[in-house]
Amino acid sequence: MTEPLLDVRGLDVHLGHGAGQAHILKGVDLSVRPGTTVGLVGESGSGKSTLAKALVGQVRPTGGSILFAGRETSGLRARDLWQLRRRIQMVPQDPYSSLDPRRTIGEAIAEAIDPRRSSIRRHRTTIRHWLAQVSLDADAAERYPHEFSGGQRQRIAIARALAVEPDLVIADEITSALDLTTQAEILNLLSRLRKDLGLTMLFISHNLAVVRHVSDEVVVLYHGDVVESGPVDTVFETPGHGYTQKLLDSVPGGPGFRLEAV
Ligand SMILES: Nc1ncnc2c1ncn2[C@@H]1O[C@H](COP(=O)(O)OP(=O)(O)OP(=O)(O)O)[C@@H](O)[C@H]1O
Repeated sequence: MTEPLLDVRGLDVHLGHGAGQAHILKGVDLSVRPGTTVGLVGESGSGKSTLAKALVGQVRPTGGSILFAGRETSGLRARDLWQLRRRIQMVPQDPYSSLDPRRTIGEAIAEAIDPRRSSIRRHRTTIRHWLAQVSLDADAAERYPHEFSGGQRQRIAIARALAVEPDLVIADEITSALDLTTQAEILNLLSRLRKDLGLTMLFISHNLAVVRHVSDEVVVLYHGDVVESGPVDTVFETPGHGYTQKLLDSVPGGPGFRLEAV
């Protein structure tokens, strides 16, 4: 079997200080093989975003290891950390706040491609390429975020992350602010990009139906513990943990609900 691109073992994270300190991630194991998508699912507060932040070096683990491309990432020096952050691109939850309102879409993508030489002229072809990949016209590059709908902005955020050509994409609740039809559009787009580009992705969501749509495997997080993991169809059809069943029961439209039907 192929070596994982990301291999998290026994990861512990504590947050807060003194008496207010809380054990947020409790020995989390998770791995993502190249070209596959792992869905990370759990209710609000289960620790999903904390895990994402630990992966990109924004939160310091208190135990365990994070191997990325075979290399331990904890204790990296600033320069190596900067490089790691480029190789792992996060698509954020909120398309409204993740784009600078004063910058055109072209400027935002150019800056992601090369923060030191972020001229649109230099990167015009690349910007067009990535806009086309997310089904946006080339003239989107000259426009500002407020001119786009929520779904279009999330496409732009995806284009901006992919333009860096990362090894791993972390999508953190990227459809939760969108209506059902737009969610389905974004998920279909991700499915196509996974196929066409062979993306490797950690797809975080509290919604199991959404996770099923794009993931090969799923990891279920409950109060900072992994309670279940495995191929997505197995976990859906024969959930081994009561909490997974509860998440399935809480899917809007019932456990058999599929977004394709929208
Ligand atoms: N700085 C902090 N100090 C103490 N506790 C924190 C801190 N930041 C987050 N937490 C707690 O950590 C837990 C996990 O939060 P996290 O945001 O990772 O969960 P989540 O599963 O991503 O939830 P959501 O989907 O609501 O973002 C929560 O109980 C939260 O209150």
